[in-house]
Amino acid sequence: MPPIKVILLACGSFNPPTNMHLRMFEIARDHLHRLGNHVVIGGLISPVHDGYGKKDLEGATHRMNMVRLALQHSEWIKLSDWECKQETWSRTKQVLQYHQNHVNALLHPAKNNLDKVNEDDVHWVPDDVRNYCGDSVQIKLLCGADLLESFGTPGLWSDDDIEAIVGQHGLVVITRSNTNPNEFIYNSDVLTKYMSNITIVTEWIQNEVSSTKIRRALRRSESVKYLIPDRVIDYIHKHNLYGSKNMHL
Ligand SMILES: Nc1ncnc2c1ncn2[C@@H]1O[C@H](COP(=O)(O)OP(=O)(O)OP(=O)(O)O)[C@@H](O)[C@H]1O
Ligand SMILES: NC(=O)c1ccc[n+]([C@@H]2O[C@H](COP(=O)(O)O)[C@@H](O)[C@H]2O)c1
Ligand SMILES: [Zn+2]
Repeated sequence: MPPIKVILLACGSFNPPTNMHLRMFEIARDHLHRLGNHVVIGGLISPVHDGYGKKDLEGATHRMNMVRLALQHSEWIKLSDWECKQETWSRTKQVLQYHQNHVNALLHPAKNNLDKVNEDDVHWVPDDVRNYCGDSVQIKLLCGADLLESFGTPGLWSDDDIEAIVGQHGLVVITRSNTNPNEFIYNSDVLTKYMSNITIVTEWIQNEVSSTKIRRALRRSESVKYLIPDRVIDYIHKHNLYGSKNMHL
């Protein structure tokens, strides 16, 4: 069987983006390539809409700018600004579907019922996606195990959405300390049903950096160097984000 072509899409706040957000993509790609049944042709970061309303969520423009800076040295991961540009918050299933539909439309222009794809809307598409014309490319959700485990938070995700995300797209889950994704899957009927669509990737070089800890350090004027990209630190400083006025670089 030829390998499945995959685009990894990570959803989240990226408030601010950390080195670990970028590492997730590298770890996932290495793992999928080693398994031999997938080829990763691109990666996407989709920052959440301001309407998500999470505590201390910086505005979307700043978060997108920081992601762009963080990705300056990546040859294969891109920012998707679609989610931030919508009127309101979009459920993750909708985010995955939007990207999948547009990739499908580019790969199979004739049989697709989308109106002609507007090039301005698809600058997130990997550069070489058109090389796969006529083929299929799967958008998969890339996440940390804490996001997977949030599927169990009452009222946060609908059962239908979970089934569509896992059944129609698939998950690549990076382990995180204090999580047990295998046990979480075992405890869920729907996740067990679609287990073949879930790849768990063990992060052996653990790094518990999180945006919350970065914001805390910035608030306290502590250094965050080597935890997030230098260009993102400069940006935060320049725009006085996260109460970082006296931060030393
Ligand atoms: N250290 C990490 N290990 C594994 N996955 C991570 C890590 N940090 C972030 N992620 C994953 O990155 C994605 C985006 O997460 P998010 O923007 O919430 O980052 P975060 O560092 O968890 O921020 P916050 O502390 O604000 O929740 C999620 O899927 C999350 O699980
Ligand atoms: N029902 C849903 O689709 C649903 C529910 C909760 C969070 N999410 C997404 O998960 C991500 C969570 O990000 P945080 O971990 O930063 O809160 C966001 O991208 C958010 O949109 C989706
Ligand atoms: Zn988080």
